[in-house]
Amino acid sequence: MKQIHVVAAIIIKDEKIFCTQRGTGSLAYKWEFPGGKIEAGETEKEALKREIKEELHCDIEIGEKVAHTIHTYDFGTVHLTTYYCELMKEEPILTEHIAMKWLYPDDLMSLEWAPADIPAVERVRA
Ligand SMILES: Nc1nc2c([nH]c(=O)n2[C@H]2C[C@H](O)[C@@H](COP(=O)(O)OP(=O)(O)OP(=O)(O)O)O2)c(=O)[nH]1
Repeated sequence: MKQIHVVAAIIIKDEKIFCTQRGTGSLAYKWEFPGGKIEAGETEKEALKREIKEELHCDIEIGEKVAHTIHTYDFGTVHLTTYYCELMKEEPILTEHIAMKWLYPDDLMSLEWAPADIPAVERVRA
């Protein structure tokens, strides 16, 4: 199985969580936390800042780690690490996702999440 190392941001503002929806392709239309694959030579945090800048055109401050999960899909095994983050100043602009929502933790399960994200979502709700 292909091993895919991914880092994603659980961005909090005014007690709400930023959620993004994937478009077509793998895990089509599932909701996820924005982020992406860690490149060779990058730390998790470097990768996360780069991905958020690329995908959402904003800078983040990275806080505590939320969860680390390993989930096997038909296309590979995803090792997903999530961190709590805050926006530095700009509001996120969608460039790759097809939708976004700011939800209170109690409402997160109303979305259809990428399966690898469920442990992180449960952690945030707890
Ligand atoms: N960014 C992100 N990816 C996630 C999450 N949960 C989850 O299973 N994934 C998977 C989807 C992708 O297979 C991989 C992240 O790669 P990516 O963000 O570069 O996604 P991508 O669409 O460019 O990758 P690909 O499917 O085109 O290869 O991890 C999540 O919360 N955030």
